Amino acid sequence: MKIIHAKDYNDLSRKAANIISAQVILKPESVLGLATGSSPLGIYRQLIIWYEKGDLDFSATTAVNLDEYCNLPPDNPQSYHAFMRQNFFDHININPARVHIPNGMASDLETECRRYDQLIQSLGGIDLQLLGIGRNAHIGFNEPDSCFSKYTHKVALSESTIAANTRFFDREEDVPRQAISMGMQAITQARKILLIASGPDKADALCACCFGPVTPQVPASILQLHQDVTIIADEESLSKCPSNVPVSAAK
Ligand SMILES: N[C@@H]1[C@@H](O)[C@H](O)[C@@H](COP(=O)(O)O)O[C@@H]1O
Repeated sequence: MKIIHAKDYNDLSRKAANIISAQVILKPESVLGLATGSSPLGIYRQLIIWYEKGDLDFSATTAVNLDEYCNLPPDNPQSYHAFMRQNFFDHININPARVHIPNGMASDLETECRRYDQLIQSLGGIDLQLLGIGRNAHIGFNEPDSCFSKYTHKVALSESTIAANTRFFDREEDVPRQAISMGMQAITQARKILLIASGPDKADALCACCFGPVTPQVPASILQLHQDVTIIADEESLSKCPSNVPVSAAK
């Protein structure tokens, strides 16, 4: 794991957007694994600026998103479909046929999960996977559990995730209780992984992710086993990590 310290959220967003830009410039037909949440918003804003300047071209790029709530239609503003359109896809020249997000409205969610894994396989896997991290160290919606979930699956969201995501909804009872999430196989088979963390709320999760045991109780800890993980984190989210660990020296 390589840990890059960012001064603040803007610095984090620029550094992370730089890695995604390099990926798209070097390999325009990249398969990007994308994430929702507030953490990647600055990255998407920066990528849009560079796209508008003519420095980036997404016309050959494919996007596969990590997750989606169940039972929220794609036109519901709180759905991850709407989030991605509003914050990124509507502002760049990605081909809508190359945008993939799990269908949380599918009548048969098991079939939808199998379809999503097959789709990722058929694309040749993910070149660069962008990840945020939940306060309980979830990635995508892979919640703490007794075992890692290998495949795309239906998830019962944990109380802490529901509480954390309440800020995006009018009322707590409006937060969906279930979601579809990409599993650990597709995530960890990504050729490169970029995880971003910002703010004091993520400090415990980030420390456990990088320095604790690899355990499904800390889903992000599985990234310790991957050979090409870059973490870009601000000072607040790094505040619980051992202070004598130099940049790029996590185990
Ligand atoms: N499913 C998403 C995750 O992909 C995201 O990483 C997490 C953290 O979100 P935020 O960046 O808003 O803290 O929230 C949600 O649960």
